[in-house]
Amino acid sequence: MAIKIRKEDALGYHSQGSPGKIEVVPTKPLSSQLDLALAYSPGVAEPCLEIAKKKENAYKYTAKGNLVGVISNGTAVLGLGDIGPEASKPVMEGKGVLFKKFAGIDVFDIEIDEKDPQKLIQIIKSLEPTFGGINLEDIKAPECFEIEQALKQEMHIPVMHDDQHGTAIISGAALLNALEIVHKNIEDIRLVVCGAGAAAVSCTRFYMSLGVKRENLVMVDIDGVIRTDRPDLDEVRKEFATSRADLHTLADAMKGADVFLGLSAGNIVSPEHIQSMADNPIVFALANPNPEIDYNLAVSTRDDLIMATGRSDFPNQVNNVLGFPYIFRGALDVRATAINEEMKLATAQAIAKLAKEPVPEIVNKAYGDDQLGFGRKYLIPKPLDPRLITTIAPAVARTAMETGVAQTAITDWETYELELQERIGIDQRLMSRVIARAKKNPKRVVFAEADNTKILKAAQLINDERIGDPILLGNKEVILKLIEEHSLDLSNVQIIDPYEELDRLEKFGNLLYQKRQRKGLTPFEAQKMMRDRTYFGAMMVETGEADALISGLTKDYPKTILPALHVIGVKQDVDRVAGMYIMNSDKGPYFFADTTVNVDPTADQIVEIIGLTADAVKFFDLEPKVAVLSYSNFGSAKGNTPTKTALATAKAKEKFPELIIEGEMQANVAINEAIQKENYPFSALANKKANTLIFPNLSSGNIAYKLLAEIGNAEAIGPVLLGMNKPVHILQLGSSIREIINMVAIAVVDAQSHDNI
Ligand SMILES: NC(=O)C1=CN([C@@H]2O[C@H](COP(=O)(O)OP(=O)(O)OC[C@H]3O[C@@H](n4cnc5c(N)ncnc54)[C@H](OP(=O)(O)O)[C@@H]3O)[C@@H](O)[C@H]2O)C=CC1
Ligand SMILES: CC(=O)C(=O)O
Ligand SMILES: [Mg+2]
Repeated sequence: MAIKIRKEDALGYHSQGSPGKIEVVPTKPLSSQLDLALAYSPGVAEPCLEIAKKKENAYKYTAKGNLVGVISNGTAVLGLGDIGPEASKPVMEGKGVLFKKFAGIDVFDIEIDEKDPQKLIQIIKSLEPTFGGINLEDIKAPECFEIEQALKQEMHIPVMHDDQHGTAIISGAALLNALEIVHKNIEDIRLVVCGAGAAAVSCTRFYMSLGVKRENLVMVDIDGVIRTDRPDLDEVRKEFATSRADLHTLADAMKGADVFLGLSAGNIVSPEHIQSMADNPIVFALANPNPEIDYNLAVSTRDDLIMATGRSDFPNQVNNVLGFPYIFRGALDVRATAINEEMKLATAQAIAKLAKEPVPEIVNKAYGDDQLGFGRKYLIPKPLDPRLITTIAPAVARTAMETGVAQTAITDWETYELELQERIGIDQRLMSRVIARAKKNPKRVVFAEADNTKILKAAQLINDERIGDPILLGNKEVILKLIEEHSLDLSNVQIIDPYEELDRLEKFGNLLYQKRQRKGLTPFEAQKMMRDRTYFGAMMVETGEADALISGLTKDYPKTILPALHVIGVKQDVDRVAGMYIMNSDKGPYFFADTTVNVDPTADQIVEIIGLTADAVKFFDLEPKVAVLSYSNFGSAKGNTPTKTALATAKAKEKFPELIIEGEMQANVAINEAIQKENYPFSALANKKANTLIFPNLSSGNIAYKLLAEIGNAEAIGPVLLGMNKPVHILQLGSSIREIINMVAIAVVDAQSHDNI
């Protein structure tokens, strides 16, 4: 979806609140005299002395190992040219934000007022004590080659000029995939490179390493085609000069070319140039912010064109953002001394391969496009794809190890992948996996409160995205009016008004009477209750007319759960239901139970809650690591709650020997394996942080999840009702559309699991 960026929006974005885009955030507490004494004088002297003894200790006691310097002198800022170091700062801060958001790497952006390459080399070299890596940015050619070369030789931390190598890697991956789509061989293609600067030269060298033939390429600079007979060529340009004396202008070069790579300046390519290219031409117009030819103009010239730009607002963004955060992530994680050719190639191959895998729901949503998939408009993954970190960083780290530039080794790749996911928070991954599973086999979901705008909007999305088949319960007139008012299209969706369904009312009322006649229910009351849409919806699920029920948006939890219990009831070997919340925090997902149903469960009831919750965690493809919570650690305090939770833990361990269960313990101990390793090494969770927290009573569960959601920056998904005989899921009063959709996806997957029962 193309978006239009206005000047005032861009300026407002940068000036509002704190000017700029970044700030420094402490990672240690600093609220007491003790903290101050540890962080600063006298405590700080201790790490200083340790580092003085051995420099490598800087990685242990300072932020160096995760800190990259983004360094520029502002001489080639995007395609804006030599606008100076101050003017380059927004770009460098931007790179810092991308490093942090996409790969959890901290950045100091450093803009240096110096053009002399030798002086720059000395300045940057002297920064080695501060940084774990150096990302050179927007330094113009040819000086950038000399600077990078010298720093690579003289520094012992990875140095990469992003405009050269980041661009080469990403555009190389896009080229490989584009050629595959048009069935052309890289050895045969005719390539025109526009620009002879940092990015153009490095990309061309990389393409040659991928197979492009020297004799098949023509490079063009500001003075036209770089020919061997031109007297003005420096050493770098001579490397690419063509001996074809008939080629002078860009127009000459473009005739019959298969691929155009632009890394020069905006709007210098015309539609005629593109028309003169070979069949199925590939145009990478990568100058920023204005490409060599406008995206829309280019695609209007011919239908067989594959077009890419460096911008975020058009399909096929070929931009080094897809590389540098993850390349440095992998390099830092094995403390690589360099980023070598093999690591670059491994990155390009990993990106090219990832593009052929199905696009996750979260990416479709982020770009408002559910058609994303490998092809002419999707050559490489999108920058907001959360799989990039787990694809590229391991490829880089592994190759660094294989090629002897790693100073530390990763041995447990699965754990490494989890750590990478944690760095960016895996919240969306969890739900996008559930949504993807729902879409594989959508189920009929009946909404008891369809006379509500939020429900209708959620139903629209669920229907459009094929997550499920909504059935809407409520007054038809009211529902149709709301649909019209909000310009929704639910014409293919079934609307049922229970009041009009006399036969069904009678049938459902009789069924309810049969179920509850010995609980004091009369036939008259049963018929009357069926007019309540939660009863009616639950009965549709019970009789197989629907696969799952969603209700509770406008009613208290107990008022919604009761009809479901009366009609559907609990699973055969279960005495009671329980409620679970998925708390998506920036440290990953945690599962909390019971947060909604059982006020003060006994030890045996807690055992049952543990069993139900563990099953639910497995349902999300995760291994449950259960901590039974209290205010004491393994008997450290006395009282009813520690006694009850210790007993529940012992019984649960016996009943579910296959599960990792530990307790009783305090919440911080449960999720901090270091505390456990040090103080309670016998704990089953000593090497495994808990992800499933079982609370001693409803008050503590409810308070914990609400506080975390309000002030802990965690998203609460749920409550997921556990233990029902058929899929019934109850929304929180006033849930958002996103929460409703999440709950429906869970309900659909829950219903899928009932297919096999
Ligand atoms: N999409 C992406 O990921 C990236 C895009 N870029 C973009 O690539 C461009 C170049 O960046 P970079 O290599 O760092 O900068 P440099 O200053 O090192 O190189 C710029 C090059 O463009 C050439 N050039 C300028 N105008 C023309 C013209 N009218 N015709 C032909 N060549 C021209 C210059 O030629 P001469 O040498 O003769 O002056 C020079 O070789 C920028 O627009 C930048 O935004 C860069 C990196 C990544
Ligand atoms: C993307 C980038 O680094 C540039 O345009 O310079
Ligand atoms: Mg750049």
